[in-house]
Amino acid sequence: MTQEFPENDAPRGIFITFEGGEGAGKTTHIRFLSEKLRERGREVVCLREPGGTGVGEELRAVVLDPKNENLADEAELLIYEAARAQIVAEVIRPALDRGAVVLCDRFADSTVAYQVHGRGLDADFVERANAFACQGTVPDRTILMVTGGTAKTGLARATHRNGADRLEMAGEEFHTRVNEGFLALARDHADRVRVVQSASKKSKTAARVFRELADLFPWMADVADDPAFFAALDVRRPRPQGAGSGNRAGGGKGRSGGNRGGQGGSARGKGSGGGSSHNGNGNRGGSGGGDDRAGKSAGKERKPQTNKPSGSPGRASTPKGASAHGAGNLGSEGAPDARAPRGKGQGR
Ligand SMILES: Nc1ncnc2c1ncn2[C@@H]1O[C@H](COP(=O)(O)OP(=O)(O)OP(=O)(O)O)[C@@H](O)[C@H]1O
Ligand SMILES: Cc1cn([C@H]2C[C@H](O)[C@@H](COP(=O)(O)O)O2)c(=O)[nH]c1=O
Repeated sequence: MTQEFPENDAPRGIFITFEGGEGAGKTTHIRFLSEKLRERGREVVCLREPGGTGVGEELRAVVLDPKNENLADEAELLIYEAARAQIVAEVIRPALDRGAVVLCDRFADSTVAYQVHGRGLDADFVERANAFACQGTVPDRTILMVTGGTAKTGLARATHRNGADRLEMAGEEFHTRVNEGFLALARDHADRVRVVQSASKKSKTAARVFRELADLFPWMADVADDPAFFAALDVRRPRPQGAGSGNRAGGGKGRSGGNRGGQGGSARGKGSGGGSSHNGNGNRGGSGGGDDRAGKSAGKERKPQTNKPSGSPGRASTPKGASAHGAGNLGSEGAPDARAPRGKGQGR
């Protein structure tokens, strides 16, 4: 006999993942979405994968570091799965249990696209490994961002500021297979995975994202047709002086960790390095902060750090490896990097 619960009896979080090839626009739109959800009172946890926990950010630094060019494909897979098992147990499930919206920059679909379609690993084995790491945690919705051009388009977007990490250096053919793998996933899981073009203005892309989430958050249907709601996304922010590109030497996208929660974290860079504000677990809670470019990898400095739990998916601000603990969550309110918490709100 099935036990029934009154509708509002148990907290019910919402788990949304953003997927796509390099430079597809995931971080940008996680940040914006997290800000708008927080403005409506939701707890938002922004995370990135690999990362989002202290262990995960350290693993990120290893797997993205161009120095580890001899890493076996099998070892690469297990690193991603280890980071995933940790973030699911340490951050995602607890956040969903308390009713938060969890926005994660990449999740298990990336492993299918990169390690199965890109590297050629066995699809059934990867599926089982994903299931083991996720322990039944499946996204309610996945936004697959696509640039529409060749793989070069996204790679250029992803690397023009901070150079390339180990995965970005894998070659155009590899990334073409990855992009095709994502599209195959969208065809196979059409209910969950929604394709959003990110080739045009960010404001238009964001409106498309909101439309694809409107069944989960009914208020988004109302704002999706209002260009003014998204206009801030098209305002160019000046680049900080001295920002340049370069190879990510020590590790690329990944360093840091921590959840980017909180307001304001700045992190940048995909790399390691811990981000700025960490919540206890490394989540960056808080609102606001962070720009989206924290470095992704060690070396690279870019995206705001995030533990990717709060506002934006996080790339920690800390340098890739460094993170203090846990980071990886892109904070909570506001900041792109941190993805953080949110509370209750309308709609879900
Ligand atoms: N419509 C768009 N939506 C999002 N980003 C865009 C768009 N058009 C151009 N961009 C630019 O693309 C670049 C990559 O965006 P972003 O860092 O959000 O992508 P990403 O998918 O998180 O990248 P990565 O694979 O490196 O994590 C940024 O410089 C962003 O300003
Ligand atoms: C989760 C996951 C990620 N990857 C790759 C995809 C990217 O090249 C990097 C992550 O860095 P980004 O800042 O999100 O671009 O790792 C992968 O190959 N497999 C995975 O499971």
